[in-house]
Order: sequence, then C-alpha cells, then structure tokens
Amino acid sequence: MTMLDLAAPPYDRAGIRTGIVHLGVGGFHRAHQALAVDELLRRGEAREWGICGVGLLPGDAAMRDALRPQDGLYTLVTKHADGGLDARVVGSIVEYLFAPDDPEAVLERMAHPDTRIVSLTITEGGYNFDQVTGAFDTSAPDVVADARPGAVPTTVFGFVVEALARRRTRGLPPFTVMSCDNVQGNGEMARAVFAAFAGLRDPELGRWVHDAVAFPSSMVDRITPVTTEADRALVAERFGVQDRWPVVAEPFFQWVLEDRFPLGRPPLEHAGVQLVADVEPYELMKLRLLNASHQAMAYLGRLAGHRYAHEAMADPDLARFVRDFMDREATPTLAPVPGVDLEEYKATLMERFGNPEVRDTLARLGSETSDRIPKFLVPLVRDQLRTGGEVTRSAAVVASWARYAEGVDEQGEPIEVVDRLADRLVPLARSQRTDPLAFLRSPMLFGSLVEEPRFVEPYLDALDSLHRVGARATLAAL
Ligand SMILES: NC(=O)c1ccc[n+]([C@@H]2O[C@H](COP(=O)([O-])OP(=O)(O)OC[C@H]3O[C@@H](n4cnc5c(N)ncnc54)[C@H](O)[C@@H]3O)[C@@H](O)[C@H]2O)c1
Ligand SMILES: O=P(O)(O)OC[C@@H](O)[C@@H](O)[C@H](O)[C@H](O)CO
Repeated sequence: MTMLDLAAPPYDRAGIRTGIVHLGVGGFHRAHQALAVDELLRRGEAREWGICGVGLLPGDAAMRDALRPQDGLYTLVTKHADGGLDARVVGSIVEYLFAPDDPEAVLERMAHPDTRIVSLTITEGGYNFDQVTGAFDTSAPDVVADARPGAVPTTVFGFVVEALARRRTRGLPPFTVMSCDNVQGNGEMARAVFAAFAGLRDPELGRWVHDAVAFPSSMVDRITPVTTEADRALVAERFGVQDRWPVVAEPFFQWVLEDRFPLGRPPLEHAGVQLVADVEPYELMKLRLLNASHQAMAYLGRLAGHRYAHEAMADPDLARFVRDFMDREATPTLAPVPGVDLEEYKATLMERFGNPEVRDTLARLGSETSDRIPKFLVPLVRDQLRTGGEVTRSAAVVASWARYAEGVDEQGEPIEVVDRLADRLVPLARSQRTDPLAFLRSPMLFGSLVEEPRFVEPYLDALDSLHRVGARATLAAL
C-alpha cells in the first residue's frame, strides 16, 4: 500500500480572525462548512472568517480532547465508490471551546464584534420543538433553567440568546444565525425557537430576536458517516497521520443557502455554494428524496439482515422499494426545483446510497427517528393524502420503524433503539402484537394520522406482514 502525501493547509493560519462561531462540531460540520471555509482560505480569501468550534454538550469533551492537541486541524477523507481516496488537512477551525469548561468564554466569543455568524449543526432534536404543533417546548427542564434571570446557560438557547442580549446592550449589531441542520425551513424554525426562548426571558427581547436577527435557511448535503477505528487506522496507514478524530465523507457536496447576511458572509460562492433567494424547493427535494429514503432503507434494511446502506441498496427488492418510494410517493409532492432535473437527482441519489466505500451504517440512519420520520416523512404523507396520491410505501416505512422499535430483530438478536423517546416507544411497539395501532396512536409523533383510513390500512397490512413473514418477504410483495 502506498503512503499518500498529505500536506498541512497551504496557508498561514496565524492572523486568521474568528468571524464564525459554530455550535455542534460533529462529523458533518467538519465535512461541509469547515471544508468550504478551508477552500476559501486556500484561495487567500476569508481570512476574517475563521471558525471557532463550540461543543455545548458534555459528550463534546471527546471533540475537545481530539481537536485541541491538533490545534483544530483534522484530516478529511473523501471516499470514492471505485475505492479511490482523497484527503486534505482542514485548517479553518482556528479555535475550539467546550462550553461546560468555560461558558463565559463561549458567550464572550459570540458577543465579540468580530463574530458575525453563529452557525449550527445541533441535530433536529436540538431545536426543541413539538413534532406535531411545531411550537417551542417551554417545559423542557433545561430550557426552564436557562430562562431564569442570571442563569449560567447550558442549552443552545441560553447561549445564543444571552450572547445576542449582550451585543444589544453593548450597541453591537446581532450576528446572523445560520442553521445547517436537516430541518424543513431551518432558518424560520431557528427564528421561532430562539425568539420563543428569548421571550421567556423578556417578551421585548423575544420580539427583538424575532425582528432584528437574520436567520437564513439552507439546504446542506453530504453523507458523512460516524468515524470508526478503521478510519483512524486508514488515515495512519495511508497518510502517515495520527489523527485523533478524522472525518470521512462521500464525494458529493451541496449547499444551497439563502443570501441574508446583514453583517456580511464569506464569499462562499467561490467554494461551490449556491446562494439563492428561496431555499425551500431545494430543502423539500432533499429532505423528501434523500432523508426520507434513508428512513425507507434503515428499518426494512436492518430487519432484512443488512448493516450498511450500500448493502441495503445491493438488495434488489429494497433498492426497487426505495426507488418506487421516491418516484411514486415523494416526487409527486415536489414543486419544480430551479436548475435541477429530478430524474437525474434521484439516479445520483441511488448511486450515492450504493457507494460501498462510505460504509454508512443503517444504525446511524435509524437513530433518533422520532426527530426524523415526523419531519421527513409524515408531511409528505399528508400531502399525498390531500391529493389522493399513493401512501403504501410510506405506510410500510412507518410500520417498519414500529417493528424495529420492538428492539429485537427477526433472528431474536437485540436491536439498540437509539431515540430520545425510546423509553416510551419500545413498550408501545412491544404492545402492538396484540394492539396493532398502539405505535401509530402516539400523538406526539403522528398527530391524527391514525384516523386516516387510507394510511392505516396499508400500515396494518405491512405491520402484519412484518410480524408474520418478515422483512424480506414483505419487501418482495411491496
Ligand atoms: N451526517 C450527515 O450525513 C449530515 C448531512 C447533512 C446534514 N447533517 C445535519 O448535521 C447534524 C449533525 O450531524 P453530524 O453527523 O455532525 O452528527 P454528530 O453526532 O457527529 O454531531 C452532532 C453535534 O451536535 C451536538 N448536539 C446534539 N444535540 C444537541 C443539542 N441538543 N444542543 C446542542 N448541541 C447538540 C453534539 O454535541 C455534536 O457536537 C444532523 O443531525 C443533520 O441535521 C448531517
Ligand atoms: O442527519 P440526520 O439526522 O438529519 O439524518 C440522517 C441522514 O439521513 C443524514 O445525515 C444524511 O446522511 C444527510 O442529510 C446527507 O446529506
């Protein structure tokens, strides 16, 4: 095996100013936004747009311990379907702060005049909204604690709003809040939840956050699996780099961003980002064709005995099922997307899902489902029900989640149900052998879907089939 040459970033990192504070530095941010800024830095641009990464949760101590000794540098490996590899050392994260160590440092970094954008990848669950009503959940205990006068923040809401309040008191304009999470209308969602939280502190502050802060929406896309020990070993063997936490990703990169940045932004268009006036058609296309298809393969794939996305896509029945889901249930709900041929887009998606090198796990795709199916799939089902369109496959996907949530596979092996609602969902799923609608009745996930006969019938059929004959036979018949 040849050792490939991996150069450090070819720019002087000294003197790069921090213009972006990013909350939630995980795999995706490091494969996507940090790459775009690195690209600009390599072009000699954006030297006032360095990134200060921030971890808010206790679990982010691991990222602190990985990035700090590496001075924020890390290896990004791109894995091509033919086995080819590209790698680069990314240098755009010039600082990393771990909020539980020093909340004040995080607040002051966000309140600093140089900070003009605060960006987020805090997962869908991070927005703390009710899945059915969409309203901010004001009863969450950490939110209640952060809203108390003088509270030292622990939540994203406490940090962002306190930093905005400090800027306001100091006569500084508010930074732009840029959500890069897979949430439909992520900018408007961010506006709603941050303004709602600010309103708990002070109604006038809530109105100001709502009216004065810019929250551009974005569609972000790059499949970024969880880094494994094998990835660390690969980086050491192929590139001779002992990286505590490299990141791997597929070659595909897309970022469509609403151009609303009152304090300016990096020239992201020079790094392949599409700046547009309205992101919504792109978002809907991506969430309903890509993310909902991930849901379509995750549970059925795992129940059929697969562990990886590419294995699931090599299963002809499952590949056909996913493609039919896209064509017959997702596509009819989409408006034309400027500059995009949906047939080509779907064909590319099937290829991306099948990339055997990326090794994205069905376990990743099947985690935190209560934040995903209600947002990626249920709205699509509602659109199809409204227009008389097909919902058979969507119903089978929801039924496969219900079956998966029983926590035991078809061979009697345990399935780890990773979901913030697992304590409630697993018992409900287990009760469905005698009460088949138990899971679908969860109002916090499905609203009134259980009252829609056109959905309930195929749901019950699929669930019954999964119980009686299993996922493989169910897929073959779908
Ligand atoms: N991985 C991908 O393929 C991908 C692609 C496109 C978009 N995204 C978006 O990025 C998000 C993160 O993905 P990732 O792969 O980086 O995951 P990750 O697990 O590697 O990182 C998630 C980060 O979010 C933080 N976080 C989670 N919940 C939080 C909360 N309640 N408050 C504050 N911080 C919180 C974690 O501490 C961590 O730093 C996804 O949920 C999705 O919305 C991911
Ligand atoms: O990251 P999530 O939770 O929004 O959804 C899981 C995957 O569908 C998602 O991470 C995709 O890989 C990603 O959205 C591709 O751009």
